[in-house]
Amino acid sequence: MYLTKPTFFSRMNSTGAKTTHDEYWHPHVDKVTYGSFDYTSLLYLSDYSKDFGGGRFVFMDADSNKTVEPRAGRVSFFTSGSENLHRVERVQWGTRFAITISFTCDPQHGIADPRRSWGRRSPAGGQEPGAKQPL
Ligand SMILES: O=C(O)CCC(=O)C(=O)O
Ligand SMILES: [Fe+2]
Repeated sequence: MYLTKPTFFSRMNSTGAKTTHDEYWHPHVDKVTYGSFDYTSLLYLSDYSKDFGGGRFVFMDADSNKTVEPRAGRVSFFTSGSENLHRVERVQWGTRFAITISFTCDPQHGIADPRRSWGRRSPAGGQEPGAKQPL
């Protein structure tokens, strides 16, 4: 498995979206939206009902929805295909922060492993900085 892009930081509040890309509340499948995703992980950085209202993550299932309440430090990890259609409720008040980190099984979509490119000198004979490494 490889890291892929985009990895991004999101800040959501109740003000209107500037572009359709900002409209996080639409139901979607990450593999369709982002192309390279096979697994999506979300790290939440603020708390539902304390830092913001609305903004819960909703898995949309035919029989019943399942809802994740963001909480600082909570991680959600799921496969990015049509089995995990989802949306985010519109934020009613406050600000919601999260980081999305995504993974692919396709080496062609992999990005450089950050462990090997963040200013560390590689030892003599070591791996090239930025070389792709399977996790
Ligand atoms: O922030 C979240 O809880 C999910 C956002 C999302 O679904 C996405 O960016 O694809
Ligand atoms: Fe998504």
